[in-house]
Amino acid sequence: MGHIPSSQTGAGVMSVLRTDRLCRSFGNLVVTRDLSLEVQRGERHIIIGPNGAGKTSLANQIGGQLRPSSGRIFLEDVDITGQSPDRINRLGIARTFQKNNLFPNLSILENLRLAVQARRGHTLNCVRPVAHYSAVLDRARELAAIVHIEGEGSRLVRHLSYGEQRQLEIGMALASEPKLLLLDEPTSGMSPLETQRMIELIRDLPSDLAILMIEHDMKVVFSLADRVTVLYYGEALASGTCAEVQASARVREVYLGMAG
Ligand SMILES: Nc1ncnc2c1ncn2[C@@H]1O[C@H](COP(=O)(O)OP(=O)(O)OP(=O)(O)O)[C@@H](O)[C@H]1O
Repeated sequence: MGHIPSSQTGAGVMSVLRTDRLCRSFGNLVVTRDLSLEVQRGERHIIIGPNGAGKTSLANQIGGQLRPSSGRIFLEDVDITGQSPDRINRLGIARTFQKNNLFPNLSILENLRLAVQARRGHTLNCVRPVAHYSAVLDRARELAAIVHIEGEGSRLVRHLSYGEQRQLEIGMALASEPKLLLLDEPTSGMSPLETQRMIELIRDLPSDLAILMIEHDMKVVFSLADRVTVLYYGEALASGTCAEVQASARVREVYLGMAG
């Protein structure tokens, strides 16, 4: 691929996620072609590409929903290739989907509390259950603040706007204390105001969290990306900062239609 060097990927920087020559086909259709990419600690890495480029297939391989045909995927130094979604989540990758995973008849805080408890349940300290419960609730409140819905904890999820529900979904994903957050089009279907709120939320997420995100909206990409990888027919056409990718002649030719 046209790999554009960046200061983000200097020697000695430990990548949180790394794919090594990843390939996936459906019959004769190659949807991931020899794809090697990295996401560093704290990096906001955004995948763009036209419809059918293979973005969701890539996310599905990283999240464990789709098994690669060949190649490897590493989370830090652990080979997670072909592991189940549940195991990959426990190892440190949290994912939000475009479908809703919330409990509509429970409040914001109850949803977050359940998500935190699901993570911590197996380490429940039977001697001090009250302290445990209050620590869970504290973390649920912190998560509500992280996704910008603090102060509204008692609202039922079914009364939240679409944008607020998607904010809460990110809080639910963060409850698993991930090393990498995988976001599939977090602003799809949102109004301009909701999109702006989501940009601010993602920008304010903990600075050491690695984020790999699929996005179509170039305003979102330019607002957030430390690194952009352009997928085209399953192949990484270019990878670099927004400015570097915009300046790539190949990207302008085949994706942005801006040649000349
Ligand atoms: N389970 C499947 N079986 C066969 N073909 C599939 C399957 N899943 C995806 N494809 C095909 O693989 C190609 C890549 O699809 P994918 O959804 O990964 O692309 P995408 O970049 O996410 O597209 P979009 O932006 O439209 O969501 C498409 O041609 C799609 O039709």
